[in-house]
Amino acid sequence: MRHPRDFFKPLAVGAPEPVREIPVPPSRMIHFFDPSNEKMRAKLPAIAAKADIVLGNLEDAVPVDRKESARAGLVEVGKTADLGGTPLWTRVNSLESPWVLDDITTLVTEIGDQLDVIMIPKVEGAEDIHYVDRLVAQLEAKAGVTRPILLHAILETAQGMANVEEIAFASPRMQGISLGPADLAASRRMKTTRVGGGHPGYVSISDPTDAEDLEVGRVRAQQDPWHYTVARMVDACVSAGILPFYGPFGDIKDTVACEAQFRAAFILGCVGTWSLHPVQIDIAKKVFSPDPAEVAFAKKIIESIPDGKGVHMIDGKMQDDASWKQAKVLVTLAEQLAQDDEELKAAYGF
Ligand SMILES: CC(=O)SCCNC(=O)CCNC(=O)[C@H](O)C(C)(C)COP(=O)(O)OP(=O)(O)OC[C@H]1O[C@@H](n2cnc3c(N)ncnc32)[C@H](O)[C@@H]1OP(=O)(O)O
Ligand SMILES: CC(=O)C(=O)O
Ligand SMILES: [Mg+2]
Repeated sequence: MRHPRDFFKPLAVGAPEPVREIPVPPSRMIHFFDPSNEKMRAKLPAIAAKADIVLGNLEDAVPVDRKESARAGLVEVGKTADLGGTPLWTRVNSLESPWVLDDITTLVTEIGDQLDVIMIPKVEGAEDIHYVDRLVAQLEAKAGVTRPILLHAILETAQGMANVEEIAFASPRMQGISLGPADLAASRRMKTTRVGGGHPGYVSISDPTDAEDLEVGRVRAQQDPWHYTVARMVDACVSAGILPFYGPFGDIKDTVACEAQFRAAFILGCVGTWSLHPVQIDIAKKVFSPDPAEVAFAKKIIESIPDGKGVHMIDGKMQDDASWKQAKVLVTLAEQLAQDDEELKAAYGF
């Protein structure tokens, strides 16, 4: 483990100083695109105008025979596309793959100043982050990159899950962690073919209303199989001062279930999610921007308790120092999002 006094020292001579605070711009969705797809590249400026973050994906979902053209396509995006200030991220291939060394080397040296975050798939422990941390520092120094590129881990193996806290704390470059429900399900031997979301078999059941007939009057309710994972990931991230994200929702047509899964993650503390298709950008924007009615009540709490102390009754509900802090979380997020969004500003009454 690095000495606390050395934690913020660059890992290579000439590399930029690590950041002390993780920046928190609007991060409601990380929009995935395939940089080997010319049509998607052409549409990217229009997508970037709607999305909080755009990410050129080089890993799973990009066929093996297009790995190199995806990498080249992302370099072209970094050099030429006008993204209007929307952060550009990438997901590189996994650390054991034959492509990742060229992914990181090419991207940092060719478009290092345009790239905000590198997402690392299948991270299993702090050692994976340490490897990328040093490599990126060496490449930043070589290329003269002026601000440090941050790292984001995907939590998608049982081993990674067991080590989530040490991953979150592994480096000052760590920006956040996303849930990877597809690979994680496979790694855990969960019995589902879905990419994120619930499963009709994962239910809880009410008691029977007739002792003789066990079928009578029983209500089944689907549970969220990601609850434990997301909650633990949120705690690991918040304790390390980094940002937790839900991940993909693969049933693109089921916009209703997508919204429900995103909302569960938002309520548990995630700052954002992934969008795999343009339709999911709007869902994420709606879900990860707090509800105006809740913001109005939170504002009422803050206005009614200027010093944030003591016990108060507001609209029949007890409020105290702790619930004042809850209100502050919602109002601070609403204020931040309203800064660049006139519609939200009006909805929140700022
Ligand atoms: C488990 C994981 O690792 S998840 C992360 C990896 N997966 C991904 O990154 C998938 C990204 N998404 C995609 O590849 C696509 O959205 C798919 C394959 C899921 C669906 O694609 P399609 O069947 O073409 O969707 P659809 O027909 O609705 O597309 C409508 C339009 O939106 C475009 N579009 C679809 N997805 C995207 C996207 N992610 N970004 C930008 N444009 C997109 C299509 O090119 C199409 O454009 P057109 O009207 O000009 O022809
Ligand atoms: C997100 C991802 O890579 C997965 O679910 O496997
Ligand atoms: Mg995966």
